Amino acid sequence: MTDSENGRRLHAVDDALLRRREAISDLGDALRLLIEHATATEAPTEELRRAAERIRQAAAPLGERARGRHEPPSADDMRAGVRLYNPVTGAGSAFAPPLEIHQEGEITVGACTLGLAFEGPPSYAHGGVSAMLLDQMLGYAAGASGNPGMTVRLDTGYRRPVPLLTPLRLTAEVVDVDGRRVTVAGSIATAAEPGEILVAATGVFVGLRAEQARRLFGAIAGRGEESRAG
Ligand SMILES: CCCCCCCCCC(=O)SCCNC(=O)CCNC(=O)[C@H](O)C(C)(C)COP(=O)(O)OP(=O)(O)OC[C@H]1O[C@@H](n2cnc3c(N)ncnc32)[C@H](O)[C@@H]1OP(=O)(O)O
Repeated sequence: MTDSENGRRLHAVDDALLRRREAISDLGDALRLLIEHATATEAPTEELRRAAERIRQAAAPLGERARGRHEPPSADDMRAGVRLYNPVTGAGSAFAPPLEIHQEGEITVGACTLGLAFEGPPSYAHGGVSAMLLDQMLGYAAGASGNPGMTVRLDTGYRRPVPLLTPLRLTAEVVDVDGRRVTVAGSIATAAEPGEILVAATGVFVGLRAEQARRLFGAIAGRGEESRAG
């Protein structure tokens, strides 16, 4: 194959991958809309039964070609941190708010709005959802500082309830690196009142030794590259 043929082939793979990622995000948007409407609906009972049947019909073809636990999604790129089905940030996840995260210097900043599906106390977020958002924020901050690791501890202080249907601002920052152990602090506030902390958390993340990474993720390593083009 000539260089230009090879270049065209790589380009076609990239285009196919981009189209697949767009389709996954589109499906994710549709699923999140479905979940939010299904949570908020007061439609007649018969409409609920009809909707359940139509949703089962729509789900069936998606289940025909499904991956197993050790197969990364073909559209993901682990090395580049592209995880489309991450349950907190993934554009393809029905479950994710999704939380959008970016880095501002040393500070990790996140934004999301939680719908009614995340309700714990009436009109406020479930405490486990706040912990989930903060685990992701703190883990991202650890990785962004060059010290990626797994959560070994997450302490969460709930000071005020987190309102639903309200734009939120989350922050996280590494406060200590001690060998493999990284300590990160973070918080949730509303975007309108970023100074009033609703939930504060401190997490400890531990970097994996090579043998631990092999034991935990060895079955997955390298599979994303082979299966991506499909
Ligand atoms: C850009 C991408 C962003 C991604 C963000 C992702 C965010 C989400 C992250 C997660 O949710 S990860 C999933 C939840 N976490 C887990 O499932 C981890 C389960 N734990 C383990 O598998 C093991 O603990 C682990 C392999 C991580 C470490 O095992 P080790 O046997 O090496 O731990 P070890 O007990 O030797 O502890 C290592 C260090 O951490 C310290 N440590 C352990 N547990 C601790 C704890 N609870 N509190 C404080 N320090 C702790 C421990 O003292 C020690 O410090 P020293 O090196 O100074 O001696």
